[in-house]
Amino acid sequence: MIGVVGAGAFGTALAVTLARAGRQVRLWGRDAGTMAAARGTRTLPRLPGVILPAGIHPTADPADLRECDTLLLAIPMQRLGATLPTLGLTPRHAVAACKGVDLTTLQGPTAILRAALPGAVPAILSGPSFATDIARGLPTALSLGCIDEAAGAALQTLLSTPTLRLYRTTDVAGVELGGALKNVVAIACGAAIGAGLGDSARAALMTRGMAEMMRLATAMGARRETLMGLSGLGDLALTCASPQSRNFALGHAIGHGDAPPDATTEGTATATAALRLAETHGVDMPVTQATAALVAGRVTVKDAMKALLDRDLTEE
Ligand SMILES: NC(=O)C1=CN([C@@H]2O[C@H](COP(=O)(O)OP(=O)(O)OC[C@H]3O[C@@H](n4cnc5c(N)ncnc54)[C@H](O)[C@@H]3O)[C@@H](O)[C@H]2O)C=CC1
Ligand SMILES: O=C(CO)COP(=O)(O)O
Repeated sequence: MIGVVGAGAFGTALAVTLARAGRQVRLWGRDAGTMAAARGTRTLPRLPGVILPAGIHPTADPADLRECDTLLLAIPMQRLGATLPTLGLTPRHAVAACKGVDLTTLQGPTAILRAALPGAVPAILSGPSFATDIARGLPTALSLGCIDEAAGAALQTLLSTPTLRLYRTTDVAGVELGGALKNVVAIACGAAIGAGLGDSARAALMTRGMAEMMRLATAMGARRETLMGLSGLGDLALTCASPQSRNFALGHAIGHGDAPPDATTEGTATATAALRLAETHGVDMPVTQATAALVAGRVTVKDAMKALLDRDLTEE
């Protein structure tokens, strides 16, 4: 049995594709009323129009997840560390499905899992996938990072479905950092488009953003080829190009002078966390620096772009 922690858009989408493939899923959300209603209506508010298959048991009682060998964690990154200990669960495998760097500890999701669930093998699931696409059964491919090769292979089989294809790797740092850092670049690209700076500016930000993602990730032990894969280039391409991305939409709102959308935008906190990591590892991250200043309201898009353009000319 698989337990999914977090009944937001992504947790619900993962539960839906797994249940359609015949897995039994317990889906935990923190709001008792919402989860009780979901048992009747077979729908959840974050994924309107998607019917929960019979194999999903929606619950707000963490005890219902005690018999789940494998847990998927799909709650916002900055809540992960505080939420896990309150659930009292001891799974064999714990798979993070969130993207980001914890602002307090500067750790990625699997380090948070290792500390909170010491008996579980930690893993990370990340890559280009909008929750609505997964829930609609559209073709999707993700990376599964797990240091333990046997556990990684077992999880790859357990969590792949006819429409969700997982590729496995032992490069956990690469998968984590690819998924975390692309959100920051997506905000920058959204801001450029929102401010009317054009598609060429977006392409430049994506490319130079990718260069600094690589610099930080490899300084932290990740492999370049992982960053060139699904959880890196793949997710960067998706979120920097699609208005469906909440991080892109946040940037777009800032660039256009609109009110920021009320949505989970992991790139906001991760921009600041990534800058701190960059300092520790002696890595230059100008796009991330500009984005952190932009979301904090310290600079305008025009000033941020001017600061990027005014930097000393250098080799690619
Ligand atoms: N929505 C998407 O298309 C994708 C999302 N993700 C990742 O999945 C993670 C979750 O995002 P979404 O599901 O999209 O967000 P969401 O905003 O749809 O849902 C977040 C859920 O977490 C719950 N939550 C918030 N704080 C909590 C806490 N302290 N304890 C328990 N539950 C809490 C909320 O009630 C909500 O149900 C993020 O890290 C995101 O980057 C990854 C790939 C795709
Ligand atoms: O991570 C995602 C797609 O892979 C979802 O992106 P947003 O969180 O920006 O919506």
